[in-house]
Amino acid sequence: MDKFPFKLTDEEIAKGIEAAKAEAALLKQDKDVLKLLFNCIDLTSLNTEDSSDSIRDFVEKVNELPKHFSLVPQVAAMCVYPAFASVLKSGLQDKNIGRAVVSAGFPSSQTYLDVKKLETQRAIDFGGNEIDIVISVGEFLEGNYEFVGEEITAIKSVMGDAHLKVILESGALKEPNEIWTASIIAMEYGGDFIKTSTGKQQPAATFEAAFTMLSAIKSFHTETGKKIGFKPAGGISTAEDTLVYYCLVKQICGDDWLNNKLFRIGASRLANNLLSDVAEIENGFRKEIKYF
Ligand SMILES: O=C[C@H](O)COP(=O)(O)O
Repeated sequence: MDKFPFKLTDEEIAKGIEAAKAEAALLKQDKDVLKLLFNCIDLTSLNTEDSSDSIRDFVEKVNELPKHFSLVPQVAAMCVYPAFASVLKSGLQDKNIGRAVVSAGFPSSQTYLDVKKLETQRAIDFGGNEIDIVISVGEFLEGNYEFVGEEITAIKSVMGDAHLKVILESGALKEPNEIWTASIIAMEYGGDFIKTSTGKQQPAATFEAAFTMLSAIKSFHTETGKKIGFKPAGGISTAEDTLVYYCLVKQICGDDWLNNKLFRIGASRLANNLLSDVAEIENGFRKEIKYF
């Protein structure tokens, strides 16, 4: 971790966010960018009420999307609870769509390491190929960094080729230097992506957390040559906000990150709004689309 000293100032973060907001305002009518954002969505359903039937219906909507909305690309992935990994596997027709499963005691992460590993292993056996886990936030706040990192590595060890997204629950970390340190630990110990939030705790994703995490990703890339992905998630529902995240990614990490291999947006409510926005630009009038 010593290789990655925290150097950001509040002023630098605020300035970067202002610049991203100004650039984002100019992109509101850019349908190609809005389509790219749609293609970066991890379309999420993480509700207590979810069932095999409701997730099957959700999957069917994704399967039928190209028929109804030929002008938008597909989403990047669907993201569900472990009980529904097999529904994604059997239901999704387009095998390029990621099958993301939250695991390892999501969203609190407060369970035994062997349970975390077993849950993750099962999620993959049943069809998941992307796994979203939360760090042990309490241990992190106590300064037990090795414990936090070794858990990540242990969970990754049962994942084979599946991609690991590590959630920092940035709203619980408060200070930028804590978000920075958690980002570095997540990347050093094996995360392929770092993700802001579970969506189950407030505050969820913020531009401030994104700025810090992206700066850590940039620094990690400069030092190691490894490209780690970024996933803001939790409370993101408008094109306006999503464009600011897009502009932050572009400003800090550069154009190489502007695709769904390195940029995902975890959201349960964004897709309908982006569909409505793209249709409005195409048709010249506004009609709210409630497809999902
Ligand atoms: O991982 C994704 C988040 O849980 C989604 O949060 P959201 O329901 O606020 O969009």
